[in-house]
Amino acid sequence: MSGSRVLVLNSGSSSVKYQLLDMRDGGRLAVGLVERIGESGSRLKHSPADGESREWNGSVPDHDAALKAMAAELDRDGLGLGSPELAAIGHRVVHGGLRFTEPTVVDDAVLAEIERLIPVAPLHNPANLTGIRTAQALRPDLPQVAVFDTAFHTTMPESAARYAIDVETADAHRVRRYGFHGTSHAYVSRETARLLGRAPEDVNVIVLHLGNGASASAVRGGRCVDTSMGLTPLEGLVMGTRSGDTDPAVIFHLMRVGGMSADEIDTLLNKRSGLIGLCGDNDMREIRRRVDAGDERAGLAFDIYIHRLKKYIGAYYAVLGRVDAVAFTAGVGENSAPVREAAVAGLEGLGLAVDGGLNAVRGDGARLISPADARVAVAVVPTDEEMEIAAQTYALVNDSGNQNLT
Ligand SMILES: Nc1ncnc2c1ncn2[C@@H]1O[C@H](COP(=O)(O)OP(=O)(O)O)[C@@H](O)[C@H]1O
Ligand SMILES: CC(=O)OP(=O)(O)O
Ligand SMILES: [Mg+2]
Repeated sequence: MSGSRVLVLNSGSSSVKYQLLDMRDGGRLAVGLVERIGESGSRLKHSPADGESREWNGSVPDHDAALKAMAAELDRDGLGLGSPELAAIGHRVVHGGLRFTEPTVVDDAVLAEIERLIPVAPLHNPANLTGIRTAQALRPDLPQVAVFDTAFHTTMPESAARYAIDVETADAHRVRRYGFHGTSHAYVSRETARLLGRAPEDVNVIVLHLGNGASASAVRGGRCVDTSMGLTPLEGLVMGTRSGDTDPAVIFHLMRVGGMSADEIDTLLNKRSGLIGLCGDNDMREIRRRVDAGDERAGLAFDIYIHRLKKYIGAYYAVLGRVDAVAFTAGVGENSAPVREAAVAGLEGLGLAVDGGLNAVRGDGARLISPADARVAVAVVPTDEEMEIAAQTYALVNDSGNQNLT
């Protein structure tokens, strides 16, 4: 294999994040984001390493158009997809079911399996598929590698992965807990061990990935033993637009008494619930601004978000038995000091505390925010799903390249 660059695509329900990396030194040649795809006022932000960032607002009707806009921006910097330097394209794929436990070179059978899983990742897998197909059309000669959110969680024991429902029915329909954001949980738990100066095998970590989608995981010695998302990315924590845990009977009640259809309830729980359903905003910056201004609805939404988070910290403490660190990551976890402070408040009995001064410091890298004498480390550990996907993609194409030579 000649090239040393990897393009990573993280296609979400209404956004595409991308990075072009040089794997010789891990340097980022360009990073970008297309937001509000299919909505009014789509926006692209593109930042080449050697030049000024560019931004434009316009219409990006779908993911195919978003990827073509990205390709045009890379072309302008002489970093286009036609480059012989490009070794592979790595794709975040959210649902890989039970079949994909490792990064996988995409072929027709892999595409068909990702498509089959659309009903259990309706917001994500269609966008991931479009990303792969568009990239294939632009560079049919290049390996496309799928890196699955579910892969890290396949080590969960059956006691955590199974729902307590009739076994035959569950198995017939592959109903079980898969977990998501696995690339982030894997990366952050490893980086947390590094921050503590210990080997990942020796460290137990609770990872709190708090972005627009949010999930918690319990990681024992580098292996996931429980996580808060389940069959789909709807279970668990309160999220930007998703409810997280509810009594499943809420659904029957809304059908029978509320006259709502399955599709309407799906949209309600995935897109009109969570923080946005509770207070009309899903951005934690805006919610905190409203809380500080005395807005009661925003205050209640914040309290519900924190209450759920605290319950999962307690639950995973019990699952792990011994906890070395709690790591906050993703957009909210990395940036919101009030969320971190509130989530840990009152947990001194568990050895958990946040130092107000350290928590308030804004910084780029991984850092401890617990007092020096704390029994359990509390840390902010920035996630880097793109770098992790690039590393796994590059390792896979190098391995298969070497195998072809032998
Ligand atoms: N400075 C900040 N303070 C508080 N919250 C922030 C800040 N910056 C971003 N966020 C939160 O992070 C969220 C996005 O997180 P991110 O991990 O990028 O999510 P996703 O990958 O799901 O799109 C925003 O919706 C917002 O709530
Ligand atoms: C799986 C998931 O919820 O992903 P995201 O947070 O990117 O929406
Ligand atoms: Mg994310």
